[in-house]
Amino acid sequence: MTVNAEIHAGGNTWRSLPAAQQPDWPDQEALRDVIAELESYPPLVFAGECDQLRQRLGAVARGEAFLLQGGDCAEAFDAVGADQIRNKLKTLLQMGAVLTYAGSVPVVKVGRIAGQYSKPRSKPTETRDGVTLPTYRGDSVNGFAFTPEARTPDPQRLKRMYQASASTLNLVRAFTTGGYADLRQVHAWNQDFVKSSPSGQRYEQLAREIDRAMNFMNACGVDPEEFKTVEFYASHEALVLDYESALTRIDSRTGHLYDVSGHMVWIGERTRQLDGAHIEFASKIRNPIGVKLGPTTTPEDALTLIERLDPEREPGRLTFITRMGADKIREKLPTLVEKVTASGAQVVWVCDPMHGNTFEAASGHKTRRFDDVLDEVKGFFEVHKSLGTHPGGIHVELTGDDVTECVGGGDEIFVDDLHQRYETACDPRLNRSQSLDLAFLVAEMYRDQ
Ligand SMILES: O=C[C@H](O)[C@H](O)COP(=O)(O)O
Ligand SMILES: C=C(OP(=O)(O)O)C(=O)O
Ligand SMILES: [Mn+2]
Repeated sequence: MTVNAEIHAGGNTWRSLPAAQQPDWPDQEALRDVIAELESYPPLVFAGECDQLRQRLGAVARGEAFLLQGGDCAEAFDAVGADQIRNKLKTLLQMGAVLTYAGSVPVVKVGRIAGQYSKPRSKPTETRDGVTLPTYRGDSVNGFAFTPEARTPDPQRLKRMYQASASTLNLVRAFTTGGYADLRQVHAWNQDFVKSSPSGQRYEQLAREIDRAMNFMNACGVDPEEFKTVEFYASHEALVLDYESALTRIDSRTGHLYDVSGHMVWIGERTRQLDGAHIEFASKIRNPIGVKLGPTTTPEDALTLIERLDPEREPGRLTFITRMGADKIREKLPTLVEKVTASGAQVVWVCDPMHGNTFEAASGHKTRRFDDVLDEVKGFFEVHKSLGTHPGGIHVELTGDDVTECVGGGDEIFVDDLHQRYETACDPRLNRSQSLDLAFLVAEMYRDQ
């Protein structure tokens, strides 16, 4: 067996199992050519970086750090521009700074970025004015435009996904290591937000305290170089397995398989079948793995996932991202956390307050209420407080732009505003100001904890 064949044998065991939510590629030969080409491309991330993130998440699992994971529901090829990427990063870094101060623990920052191009959908087709076409499954698969040409899955898009991920990651690396993300700069942006946001006054005290802490560190002579760079990781849903396995490689240091398309990958609520291809694929790679858990998850499901994905019980290997809905979290989460904790596993518990709170407005826009998002996070903190476990982090869909996709927030967006700047290709994202609102409010919760 050639080295290459060996690599892909290990990362291909999922092929004999049912794989949910895979594109219906019309031309299998074209797909095979694309896979072969992707297999020859260089890695987007290094195995050592994935290990480092696993260690950082280990600290989260032990209660010594907090995870902030966020970004678009669906990245788009035509949004791979410097401004959009910078705004997203800026928002995440600002949120990270507020949470770091409030929690007095390191915040592990992970973007839904540089690879979040594939979407699972509730329905295989969409009908408009009597015309039925395949549903949009993310830019890696088909186009958003409602035409037969755009909606036909095209495997060439997988190569564009790789290129878009590479350009995004390149810019993210430049921003986070080149001085742009300097903590003093991030703090100045937060001061600006507090001054200019209608709800800013609420956060004045916290911002003042952070300012004093910054001055204190300065006065102590902390080396300003320490503030200049920031650790930032990339994650996405490992959905299209032909792409993920083509980017799976053996690490020359250890002989283990890594999916080098991103530092962390997660398996979605719709593809986490215990005997399915996605869990099999995830079980073979050494990256930190996330699994989304919706309200139908049983404690037995959670325990079997641990058995399959984290048999060594390694803190940081497995992150459970719960997405129950604000009305269900207080009822559903406690038993899961209790049973998992009793089993001795140390997983990271993260709250995705987005996916259980989506509804369709009368205008036809898919939206979410800021208050529901906040209430789910509140419920998440309450449950962990009552069980004495660690609320490990939040996972949010957001953008750094001033879009109008979710309703509510300090700078309130009303249902009637949704049409103004509704730009998402899939789910509604918190805009820049709603994201910062959320960070300040979660910071207060974390402090109370
Ligand atoms: O992002 C998550 C899912 O892809 C999305 O919520 C599915 O949306 P749909 O119900 O419109 O298909
Ligand atoms: C598809 C997603 O979520 P879930 O799998 O939780 O529905 C998502 O995170 O965009
Ligand atoms: Mn989504």
